[in-house]
Amino acid sequence: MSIIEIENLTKRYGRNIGIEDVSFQVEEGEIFGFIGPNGSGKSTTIRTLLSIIYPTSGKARIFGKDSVRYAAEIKQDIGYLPSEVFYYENMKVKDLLAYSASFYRKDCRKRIYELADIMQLDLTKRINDLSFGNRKKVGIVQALLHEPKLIILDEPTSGLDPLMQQTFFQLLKEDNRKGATILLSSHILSEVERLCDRVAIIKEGKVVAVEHIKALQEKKHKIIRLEFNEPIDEKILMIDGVYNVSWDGVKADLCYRGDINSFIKVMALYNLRNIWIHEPDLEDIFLHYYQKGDEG
Ligand SMILES: Nc1ncnc2c1ncn2[C@@H]1O[C@H](COP(=O)(O)OP(=O)(O)OP(=O)(O)O)[C@@H](O)[C@H]1O
Repeated sequence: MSIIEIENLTKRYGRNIGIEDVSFQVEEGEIFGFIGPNGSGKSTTIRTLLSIIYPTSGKARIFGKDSVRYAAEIKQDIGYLPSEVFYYENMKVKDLLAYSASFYRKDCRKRIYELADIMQLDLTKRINDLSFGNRKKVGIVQALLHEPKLIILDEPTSGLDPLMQQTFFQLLKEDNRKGATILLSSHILSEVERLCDRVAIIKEGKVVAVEHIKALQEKKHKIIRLEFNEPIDEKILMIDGVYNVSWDGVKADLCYRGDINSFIKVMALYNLRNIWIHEPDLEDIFLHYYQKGDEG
């Protein structure tokens, strides 16, 4: 069953296009990534989906219900973390969370303490004494405290240190294992790769691809630099999947798409001084796979 169905959603801000004709579905139990560079329309899509802003055209359904008409009812079962969080500065964290919990028809106290413990959040502090990262944690606890069926997170990891990001991802995996569906936006591909089953890729307001992470990884090329201890014949680089070679006898820069083991096995036959392997970043993937003139 689709938990989220987005159909031809368009949002214009006056003359500016926020998003255009965005369509994708998120199935029950999925961790779905929504990825694209800054300003590509991730927040606009999410905010339109949640009826925080209204679409210019198109529609969305959540839990099979129209997202505008049934907005209030649907929100009982959604946890949402906005990309930027604003709070009443003078409030204590625990009072703020109790206030958030009061909107839901269930007792959330136990879960608030559990989440604060996992995220190492001090509930007794005042909001204005918290760092940016700790404010983000408040937003995370706020989003998860009612154990929602659908969790929507807009750039959730900005401000969290790497260890805390890991803790947070574990927490999300656990909630997902218990049945929650998750939609998570990010501009960092590696982050989405670690967590998600499928991704929608958005660029300049349009969804350019919806892919299983595995398929995306198979399409991804690596950027490789080789340095040999002695001059080598360029022919050794005639390997399936190698392209864009630049070669000076002892050094080569190239792109490789395929199983890295096959490549390394060939290179191990030669006297290598060094090898550097880079993962392309998101922009690079767009350039290589989603533009005309793509080589494969
Ligand atoms: N309130 C607004 N008024 C006018 N234009 C807006 C408004 N909000 C967003 N936009 C424009 O819509 C486009 C999409 O912005 P959006 O914030 O949805 O992107 P994003 O992918 O979430 O980016 P980021 O990661 O930087 O938050 C951008 O061109 C942005 O300038």
